Amino acid sequence: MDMSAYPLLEGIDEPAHLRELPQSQLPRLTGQLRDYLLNSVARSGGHLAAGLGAVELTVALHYVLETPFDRLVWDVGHQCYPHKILTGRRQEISRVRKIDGPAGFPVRDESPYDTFGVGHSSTAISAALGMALASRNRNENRKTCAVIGDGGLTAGEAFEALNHAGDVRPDLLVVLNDNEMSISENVGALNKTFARLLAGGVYGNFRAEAKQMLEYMPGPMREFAKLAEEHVKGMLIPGTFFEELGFQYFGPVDGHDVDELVTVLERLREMDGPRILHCVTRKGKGYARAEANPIAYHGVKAFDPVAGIKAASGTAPLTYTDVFSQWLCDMAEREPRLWGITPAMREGSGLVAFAERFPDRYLDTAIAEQHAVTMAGGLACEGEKPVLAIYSTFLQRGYDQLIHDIALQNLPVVFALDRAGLVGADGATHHGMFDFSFMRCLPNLTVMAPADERECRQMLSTALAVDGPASVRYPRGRGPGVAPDASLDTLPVGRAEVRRRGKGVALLAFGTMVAAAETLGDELDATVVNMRFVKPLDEDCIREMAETHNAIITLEENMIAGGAGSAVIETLAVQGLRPAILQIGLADRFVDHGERDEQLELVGLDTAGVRRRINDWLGRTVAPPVTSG
Ligand SMILES: Cc1ncc(C[n+]2csc(CCOP(=O)(O)OP(=O)(O)O)c2C)c(N)n1
Ligand SMILES: CC(=O)[C@@H](O)[C@H](O)COP(=O)(O)O
Ligand SMILES: [Mg+2]
Repeated sequence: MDMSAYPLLEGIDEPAHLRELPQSQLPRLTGQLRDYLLNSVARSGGHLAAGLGAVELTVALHYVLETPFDRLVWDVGHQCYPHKILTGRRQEISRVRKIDGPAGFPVRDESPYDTFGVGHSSTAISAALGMALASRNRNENRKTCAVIGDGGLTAGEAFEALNHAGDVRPDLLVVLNDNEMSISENVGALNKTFARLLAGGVYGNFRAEAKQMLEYMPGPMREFAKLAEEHVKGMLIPGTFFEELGFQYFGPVDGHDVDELVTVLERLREMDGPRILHCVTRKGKGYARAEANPIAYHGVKAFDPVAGIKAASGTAPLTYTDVFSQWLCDMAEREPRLWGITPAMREGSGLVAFAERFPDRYLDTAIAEQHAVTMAGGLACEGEKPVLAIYSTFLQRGYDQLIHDIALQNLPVVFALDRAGLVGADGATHHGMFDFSFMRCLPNLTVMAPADERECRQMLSTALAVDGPASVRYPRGRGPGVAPDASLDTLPVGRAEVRRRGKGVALLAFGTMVAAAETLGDELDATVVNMRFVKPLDEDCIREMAETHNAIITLEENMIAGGAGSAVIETLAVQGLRPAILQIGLADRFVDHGERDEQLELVGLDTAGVRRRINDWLGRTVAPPVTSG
């Protein structure tokens, strides 16, 4: 990018350079940083609105803290682009989330300024607490600061960390970046309380009371409170909630006034113990289109900043999320006990239409996957039909709930697992690489993976009909383009579909890998089976394949370890069969960001890669069993 428009920013290759600037220059710098961020993300795509809203905070924090000696920990990390720009990655940010560019989230290996790897929300206070305790133990005298959004604060882990920090009382500053937004509007009682306070009514009363309360505060705290009040133009209110948790509460302050932020942070830096600074910001700040529609600008593809992002055309091919979305509404028409549940992912999970049409049966739990799973269990106990729409990666957070609350009690909850397999730009934190493995080992579960869109709809209907917990996992984006019909028919449970009869080799493919198996089946004259069910497996089909073929090859977009291929091997072992078998899937390593196609190629799960692997293995005709990642 031409840097002539960004003279101040150009001089900052690390935060030490920022700290050399006089404070009076900071408003100019934030203007340049915001503009640079907007133009860069407009070219690259990525998370935008959260970063725009965190520009002043980022500048003020790096200005006041001695980073990286002082620890700055971001929650979720989607707001970290300004931080990356100020910490030596200004040029690289134009390739953010590309295969050869920096990650879209903080990554420890990428920079010493990225103190904690993240992508899933609500971890920052816990991680920062650990760092602050380590520092205290070693008398290092460093400052530790966690920055968490109002969305991130809705998760149990954040509350757990506050509760613990208020007890062990380390030198820990928590900055609450409150923009009243999660990806969609933030929800929850605490959020409503904040919103009420900030809207004026109740807050006005608190202000008067707060002034009286100042008189009763202990000396040093009163002095600080008065100073803070001066600098934030009289906006001090008692944060009873946080104070009950053992935190000193300061704010709310204007999170876009960099001068005020620096002044308040400088004083907070001098203090000790757990303390929280409540900053009010606007998601998308400084770019009118994003301010007006922060949901659309949360994460964007490359776009023209003058024209804004284009609305998706009504004729675009269906994604799997669209298929789920339509099925949910159609099924809700027929089934009055059906509920649609999302842990804060209404847009991404395809629940917008359902929320509009069936508001009384729509539940957004906020970022509370554990609670969402257990609450779905409660609904199921009462004969309701809960459908939990959740990204595969985020269900990981509700795993004990899945086992203890759902599987153990055999409760009929439908898990619509979106973003299964490799997800592309979000990278290692967000891939849905593990769900076959972690779901198939649970008694009572039915585990399905569609080969195409039509089958996805059929499987969702099947999942609702099963008398127990059932999951359907589908990938980000589009499938092969097999349009679903309007029916709500089900599939026979535990039955695979033989798509092609061939000789010698049988390709047993799960979900997204069926397409590659069909192509290769034609080339090799192999039998191709769309397995459909990871659990219960079609044992008869597997036996027949083993008895009538020289070799079996399983294909899945999941870890080989404990995945669907492993399930096939276990079944064969029980049947006393030991055919030559090759497992194709994800090897024992994490996969970085990039395009989904690039990632599939990298891990050898694109058609060419699978072809190479199979030919190589068949050429060597090694003794069974063989695992190949
Ligand atoms: C455990 C988990 N669940 C869901 C998400 C998806 N997610 C990413 S950002 C976000 C909203 C975060 O809101 P907030 O912390 O207030 O940050 P803001 O975008 O408003 O700055 C959500 C739900 C996630 N990253 N991690
Ligand atoms: C930061 C985060 O967790 C989400 O914003 C995520 O990036 C959304 O992913 P999708 O774009 O696949 O909905
Ligand atoms: Mg927010």
